[in-house]
Amino acid sequence: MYQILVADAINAEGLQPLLEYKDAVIIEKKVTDPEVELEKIDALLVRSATKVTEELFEKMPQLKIVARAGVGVDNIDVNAATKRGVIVVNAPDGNTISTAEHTFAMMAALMRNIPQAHQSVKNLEWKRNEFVGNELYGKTLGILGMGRIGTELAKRSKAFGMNVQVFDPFLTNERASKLGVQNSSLDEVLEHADIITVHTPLTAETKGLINEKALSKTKKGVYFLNCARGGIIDEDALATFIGNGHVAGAALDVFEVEPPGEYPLFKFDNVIVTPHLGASTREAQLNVATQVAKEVRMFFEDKPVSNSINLPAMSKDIFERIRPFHYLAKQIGSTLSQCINEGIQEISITFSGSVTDLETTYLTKALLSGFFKNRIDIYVNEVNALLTAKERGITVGEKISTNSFGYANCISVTAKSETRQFTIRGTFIDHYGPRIVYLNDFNIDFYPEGNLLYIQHMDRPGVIGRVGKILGDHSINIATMQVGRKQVGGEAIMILSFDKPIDDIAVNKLNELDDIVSMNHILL
Ligand SMILES: NC(=O)C1=CN([C@@H]2O[C@H](COP(=O)(O)OP(=O)(O)OC[C@H]3O[C@@H](n4cnc5c(N)ncnc54)[C@H](O)[C@@H]3O)[C@@H](O)[C@H]2O)C=CC1
Ligand SMILES: O=C(O)CCC(=O)C(=O)O
Repeated sequence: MYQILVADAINAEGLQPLLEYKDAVIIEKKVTDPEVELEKIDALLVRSATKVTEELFEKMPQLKIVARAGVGVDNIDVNAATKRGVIVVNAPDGNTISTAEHTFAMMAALMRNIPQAHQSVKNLEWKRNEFVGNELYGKTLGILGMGRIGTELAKRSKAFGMNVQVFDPFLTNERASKLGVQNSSLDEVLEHADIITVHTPLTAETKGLINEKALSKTKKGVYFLNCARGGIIDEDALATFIGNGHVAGAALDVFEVEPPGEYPLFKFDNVIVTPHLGASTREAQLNVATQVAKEVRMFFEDKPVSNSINLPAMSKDIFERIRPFHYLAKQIGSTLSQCINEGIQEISITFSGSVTDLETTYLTKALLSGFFKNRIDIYVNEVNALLTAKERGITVGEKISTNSFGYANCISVTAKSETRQFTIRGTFIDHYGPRIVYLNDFNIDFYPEGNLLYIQHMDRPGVIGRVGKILGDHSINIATMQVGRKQVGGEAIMILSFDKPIDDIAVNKLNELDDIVSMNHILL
């Protein structure tokens, strides 16, 4: 039974896909609640209040997936998650419209002094001259960050007759002209805009994007909006420029620290604020909750997640095509690691035939996760496989080849240690399944699953019989047996499979046999 912790206020109706999931129990409590057994939690659902830090991951060794019911993942240490193989998903577009509408509402409120006028009337005043505002019509709106929210805001602002000038390093001129906005540099936006709004994520690059230097390039009388993340506009610098009258006003939905407590910007009447309400509509909350609940359920049902921050996105169709090779790659990796007993320095993977049409990097990661499964303690999956290899000094190479060794598809892997190299190849045969077809210079053919024994021996009369007898004497039933050799009387290999694990006494007896060179017990 999966334990799913819903740590922030997430729309209950949206959680329905998880509430209906019979393999999950939902716990709605804060991560700080002493009743929560953090060490047993498999999935964590949050909004922005819960900070998902390295220390929290440390307390949650079972955690497999963190879902952010919203866009910004700046409250989640994604690097720490990746390192631990924890998948991070978000709900990228469920709250776009709500946040764009909120930004627009803030802009209109700011330009027409609505909050101040509202308060004044409620204080039994009637100061019509004090609250004279400005039209939006004909003004230049500068948008920094033309992603989903920036784009929706631009559309609404154009409908109000505004000129829209934008800066986004990833925006092409073609897209800008389709949207009817002017694609500009940051400085051009700063110099020309009457109102500037930020819609970038908070990253090391965007922190302080609007600082003292940027503010000093703006027009006197400019207005600022921040409905993205506190810190993109430097709050101290903004306070200085509002205080000296250069900036005419600001509307803020987000703060560097939330809740902001005693806050220098609150003393200005021309600063209007909301408590991080951009996404707070019934519609957005239902959308984001449903999106993440579905994603978490898909993950536990072993289906592709579509909005992962640290995994490649894959459609259902592509996932179905890649699924058999994904399994094959994992089993190859696991077989490989259990066939070699020394430290590996290099793993080279070659894909050939029909598998090359698929996302081979994903298969490389799956293969590595299989490789590490039996070698190290930490949970390795496609998220942290490459990082884990790097941290352990293993060079990983991937290439495509036209030589598929006569198979319709082939994954060939060579692992190198200081002293030797070991090659293993596998293929997926339609209606037949995954097969290992080459092991350490021997052609062979076995199904990579279950309890296996890989025996290297000399090709001499009676060896196979003696192996069979010892196993029989220990009541161990051989399910399948494959042999491979290069020349008569030379080195040979055997792969035996069993219905249940074989005991150490039998293995030791087998090891004592003449003509047995080495033996590896493989559990797949
Ligand atoms: N106030 C609220 O309740 C909400 C706030 N947000 C915030 O809004 C942000 C944007 O959301 P979306 O539009 O959905 O994200 P998005 O990913 O669609 O758009 C972000 C855009 O910023 C651009 N960008 C990145 N670095 C930049 C830079 N240095 N200068 C200029 N542009 C840059 C990117 O190219 C991208 O086009 C989120 O990261 C989140 O922090 C999102 C939803 C609700
Ligand atoms: O959960 C919320 O309401 C905040 C939304 C937000 O900031 C985001 O989606 O990035």
